[in-house]
Amino acid sequence: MTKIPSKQTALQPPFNFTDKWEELLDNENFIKVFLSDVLEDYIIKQRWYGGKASQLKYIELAEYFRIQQHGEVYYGLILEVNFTEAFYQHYFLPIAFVSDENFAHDDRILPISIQDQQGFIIDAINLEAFRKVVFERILTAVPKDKTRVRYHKSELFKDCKYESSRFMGMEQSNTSIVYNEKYVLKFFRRIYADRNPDYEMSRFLSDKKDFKNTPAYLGSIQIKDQENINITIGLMQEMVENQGDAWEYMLTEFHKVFSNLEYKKIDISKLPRTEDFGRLQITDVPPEIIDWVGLNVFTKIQTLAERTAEMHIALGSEFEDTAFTPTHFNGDYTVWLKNRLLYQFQNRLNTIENSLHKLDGLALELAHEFLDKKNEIRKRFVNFDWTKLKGERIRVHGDYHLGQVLVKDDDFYILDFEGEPESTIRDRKVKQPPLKDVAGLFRSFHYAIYATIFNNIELYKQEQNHLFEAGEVLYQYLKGVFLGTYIIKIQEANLNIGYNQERIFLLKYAMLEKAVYELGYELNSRPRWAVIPLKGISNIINN
Ligand SMILES: Nc1ncnc2c1ncn2[C@@H]1O[C@H](COP(=O)(O)OP(=O)(O)O)[C@@H](O)[C@H]1O
Ligand SMILES: O=P(O)(O)O[C@H]1O[C@H](CO)[C@@H](O[C@H]2O[C@H](CO)[C@@H](O)[C@H](O)[C@H]2O)[C@H](O)[C@H]1O
Repeated sequence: MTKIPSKQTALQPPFNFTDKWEELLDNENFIKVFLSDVLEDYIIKQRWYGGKASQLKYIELAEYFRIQQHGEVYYGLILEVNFTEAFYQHYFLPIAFVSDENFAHDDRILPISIQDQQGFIIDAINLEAFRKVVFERILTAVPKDKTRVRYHKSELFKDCKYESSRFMGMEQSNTSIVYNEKYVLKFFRRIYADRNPDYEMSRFLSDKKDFKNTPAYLGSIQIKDQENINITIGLMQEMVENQGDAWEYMLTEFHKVFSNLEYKKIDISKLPRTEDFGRLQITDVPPEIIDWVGLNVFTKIQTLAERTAEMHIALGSEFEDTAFTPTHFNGDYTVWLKNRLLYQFQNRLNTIENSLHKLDGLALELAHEFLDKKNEIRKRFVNFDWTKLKGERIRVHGDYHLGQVLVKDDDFYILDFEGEPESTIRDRKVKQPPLKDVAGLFRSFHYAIYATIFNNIELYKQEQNHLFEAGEVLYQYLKGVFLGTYIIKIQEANLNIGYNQERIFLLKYAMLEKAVYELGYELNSRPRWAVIPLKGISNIINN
C-alpha cells in the first residue's frame, strides 16, 4: 500500500512529469500529487461516494493495476478513504490521461502534463476507448484467467462485437454502462475485499441454476489483491428491456386505488378485514375489495410471489458449493443475529435522539413512542429461540424491495444482489431465512402505500387517519395474496421455510429488523420519509 497522506503534497502546480504514462504510477511524486486535495474535492462530489455523512481525513492508494489491450493502457485504482471517525472505505476509480480537452468535459480530476504534453487525468469510464477495451477484454476472456486482472465470460457472451456504449444514466450507487443497447456492465464503486455478492448471486442464479427472472450473467472482472483475495470490480449482464421498476409501478397503481375511495364512494369502515399473515387465493378476496383495488394489483402480486419463490427455490437447491448449500438455525447464527440487531438498534436510538429536531407532527409523535418503548423493542430482538425453528437458511437477496425489481410486460425481473449497504461484506453472505426477503418486500408494500398517501394527500378527500385505515386494509390483502402463492410454490419444491407459527414469527421479526434498519437509512438520507418506517415499527409493536 502506498501510504502518502494527501496533505503532504510537496509539488506545486503546474504539474509536469517526465515519465511515460505507462510508468507514471511508479513515480511517488505523481502519487502524492494525485492523492492531493484535488482528488478529495473530486471524490466527495461523486454520486457514488458513500462517505458524505462523515468527515474525510485523507486518501491512500491501496492498490493499482493496469487495464490494457494492444498497448493501450489505463489504470484501475483502489482508493482507501480514511475518515476522522476512525473507519475507512475503499473505492474503485479507473483513470485515463487525455490531452484533447474535448475528451475531458466530464469528470476531470487533475490537470497535468506528461512528457510536456498537457492534458488531464479523468475518470476513464467517460472515455469510449476505455469502455471498448473493457468490453473486448471480457469478450475475449480465456476460460482460466490466471493474471492479476481476471476477466471472465459466460457461454452466452459470444458472437458479437463492440458497437456502442453509454452511461445507463439511472440514479444508482455504482456506475453502469450500456453496450450495444443490449448489455449492461456495472462498475462497482464501493469495493470490498471479497467477491461481490451481486456477482456471486448473478452467476449462481442465472449461469448455474438457469433462473430466468434476473438479467442473464455474461461476464465479470475480478482483481487479485496483494493478499491474494479476489475483488470484484465489474459485472456484465444482459440488459432487460423494461417499463420501469416495480416501485414506480405500484405507486401508480396505488394512486388509482386511493382515488377509487372517493370515485367509488367507498365506506372505509365497512371494508371487510382479513386475518394478518393469512394465506389467500384471489378467489378468497371479498368482491368489495376486488372492486376497490382492482384485479390487476392482485394478479401482479401473485406473479411477484411466484418469481420470489422461484428465486428462493433456486438459491436453496445447491448441494455442492458450500457457499450456497442450505443450512439450519443454530446457536452461532443466533448469537450473530442478536449481536448485530442489538448493535443496530442502539445505533438507531442514538440517531433518533440526535434527529428529533428534524421531525415534526406524526413523525415526532412516533419517534417519541419508539423511544418510550425501546425496552419492549429490544426484548423482541432478544427473543429469538433457534431451538424452536425447524426451517432452513439459505443465501438470500438481502436488500429486496420494489426498487430492485424491473417490470417487463406482465412479468418481473429481480436485480441488484449486493445486499444491505450498511452491512459488512461477510454479514451479507450469511445464510438467512428466505422470509427475510419476503419481509423486505412487505415493508416495501407498506412504504408504497404510505408514500402514495403522503405524495397525494391534497388530492384525496378523506382525512389522513381514514386513508391510513384503508391503507392497512390494502396491506393485509397484499400480504395475504402474496403468501397464498409464495408458500404453495415453496412447499411444492420442498424448501422448508418452517411451520405456520414459525413463519409468522420469522416474518414479524424480520419486518421489525428491516423497519429499524430503514429508520437509520431515512434519518441519514431523507428525514421527511422517516415517518414511514416509524409507522411500520409502531404497527408491528402494537399488534
Ligand atoms: N440488466 C439490466 N437491465 C435493465 N436495467 C438495468 C439492468 N441493471 C440495472 N438496471 C437499471 O439500473 C438501475 C440501477 O441498477 P442496480 O443494479 O440497482 O445498481 P446499483 O447497485 O448501482 O444501485 C436499476 O434500478 C435498473 O433500472
Ligand atoms: O440503494 P439500495 O437500493 O441498495 O437500497 C437502499 O435505498 C432504498 C431506497 O432507494 C431503501 O429502500 C427503502 O425505500 C424504498 C422506497 O424508496 C422502499 O421500497 C424500501 O422498502 C425501503 O427499504 C433501502 O432500504 C436501502 O438499503
